[in-house]
Amino acid sequence: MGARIFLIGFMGTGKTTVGEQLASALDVPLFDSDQEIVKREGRSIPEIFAADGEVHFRKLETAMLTELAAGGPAVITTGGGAVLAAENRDMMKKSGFVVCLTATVEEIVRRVENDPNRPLLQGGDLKGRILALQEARAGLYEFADLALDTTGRSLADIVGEIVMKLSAS
Ligand SMILES: Nc1ncnc2c1ncn2[C@@H]1O[C@H](COP(=O)(O)OP(=O)(O)OP(=O)(O)O)[C@@H](O)[C@H]1O
Ligand SMILES: O=C(O)C1=C[C@@H](O)[C@@H](O)[C@H](O)C1
Ligand SMILES: [Mg+2]
Repeated sequence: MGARIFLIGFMGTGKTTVGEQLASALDVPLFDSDQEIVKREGRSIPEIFAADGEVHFRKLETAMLTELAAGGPAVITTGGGAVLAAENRDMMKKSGFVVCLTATVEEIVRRVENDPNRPLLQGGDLKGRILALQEARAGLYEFADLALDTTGRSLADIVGEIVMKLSAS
């Protein structure tokens, strides 16, 4: 495995969780864009959104992805909104193999409902917020080389399928 692997997908589809096990299965480093931004900024994502707004967060995200895309072989897990900028989509497509994780909206609700760390999903009507954001992002995840539904599937199963598809690519 000589390239970078990017995991993209809506919030709660399991990018960070799957990425950890995929990196370990492939024996390459893992970089989670959200976590790298939090480390560098010394503050949480909700704090960044509250103090500086989403537009500023998107600039930090593009800068982080640019660095990671220029680095060595790795699994790079992205934030759910990393696909919003065409610049980010082009960069990921050019510099690695892109895997898109999906899940049904009901499954996403179950996975994220008690987590306060996603500012775009706070404030009530969780399912409505998810559906509205998904509509606003329709088509933006489709540049992936591989798409995989994670609903009702174990991590081992998902990671196994990605490893198999990568070796066939
Ligand atoms: N295949 C799965 N089955 C059941 N639960 C899962 C699965 N994958 C992830 N989860 C759970 O769903 C929650 C969200 O997962 P995770 O944080 O990996 O999503 P994400 O795609 O990285 O979200 P974000 O875009 O917000 O960073 C976590 O609690 C995780 O344990
Ligand atoms: O989908 C999104 O816009 C986001 C997803 C998270 O991973 C974080 O990057 C942040 O909460 C924004
Ligand atoms: Mg994540």
